[in-house]
Amino acid sequence: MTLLKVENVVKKFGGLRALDGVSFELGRGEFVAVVGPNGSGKTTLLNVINGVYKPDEGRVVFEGRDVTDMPPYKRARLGISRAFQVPRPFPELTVLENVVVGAIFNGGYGKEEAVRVAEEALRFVKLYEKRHQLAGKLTFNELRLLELARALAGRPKLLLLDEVMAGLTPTEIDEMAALLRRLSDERGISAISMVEHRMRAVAQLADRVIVMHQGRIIAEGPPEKALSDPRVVEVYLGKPWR
Ligand SMILES: Nc1ncnc2c1ncn2[C@@H]1O[C@H](COP(=O)(O)OP(=O)(O)OP(=O)(O)O)[C@@H](O)[C@H]1O
Repeated sequence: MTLLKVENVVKKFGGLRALDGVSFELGRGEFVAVVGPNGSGKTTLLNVINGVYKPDEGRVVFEGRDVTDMPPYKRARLGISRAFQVPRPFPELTVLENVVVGAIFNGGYGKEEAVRVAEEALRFVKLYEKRHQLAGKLTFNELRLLELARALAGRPKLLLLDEVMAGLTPTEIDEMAALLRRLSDERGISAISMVEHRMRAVAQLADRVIVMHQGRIIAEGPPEKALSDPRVVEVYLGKPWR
């Protein structure tokens, strides 16, 4: 069943068409990786989906409802959630308290329920043992996991993930990729993730890969098929695919 429809979206910055007629659909529980060279429009696409940018043309439809003119906080209430590349926790609060805040403000839970949901989210990302530590004391990788747990506690139906792999070690990247896979397999949450680091290895875990170039989708499909498309090979030619 379709969760999200992006229809013919154009987003211009001055004379530049950062998105130049982008259309795709996302099913419930589907995990899509968006790849493409720097400046191809990946971040702009996520910003149009969560409402940071209003497109100049085209529509964004979520669960059959046109959300093109809806601001980000209202889209968050409908279940469109964003986890950022650079996590911004409250360093003076504990790990658990940080996630509880997410559950109360984005998930709309009461306090007791929020604690239960937050603990469950922390178990899911394997940060439960550190729940009483101050967030300011976490490592970079743990902060990423905390950011994910915060997003999860907001009851998302669709998670938009900026480059969550940047700055992680290869082992941490593999663990994060496996975690994203579990989001859809175990939670039925759809995810759209930008992937740049270890692109091939990570994109292969996705249900579908969307390849962007100069504001357009140049290939789309199962990972192996999309990544071996001749246009994609050309775009990435001369670059190491890892
Ligand atoms: N706020 C803005 N104002 C002007 N130009 C912008 C703005 N945001 C993005 N752009 C331009 O739009 C194009 C697409 O940028 P975008 O950030 O979406 O690409 P990207 O694929 O996410 O690349 P990167 O991985 O480098 O962030 C680029 O040419 C970029 O310079």
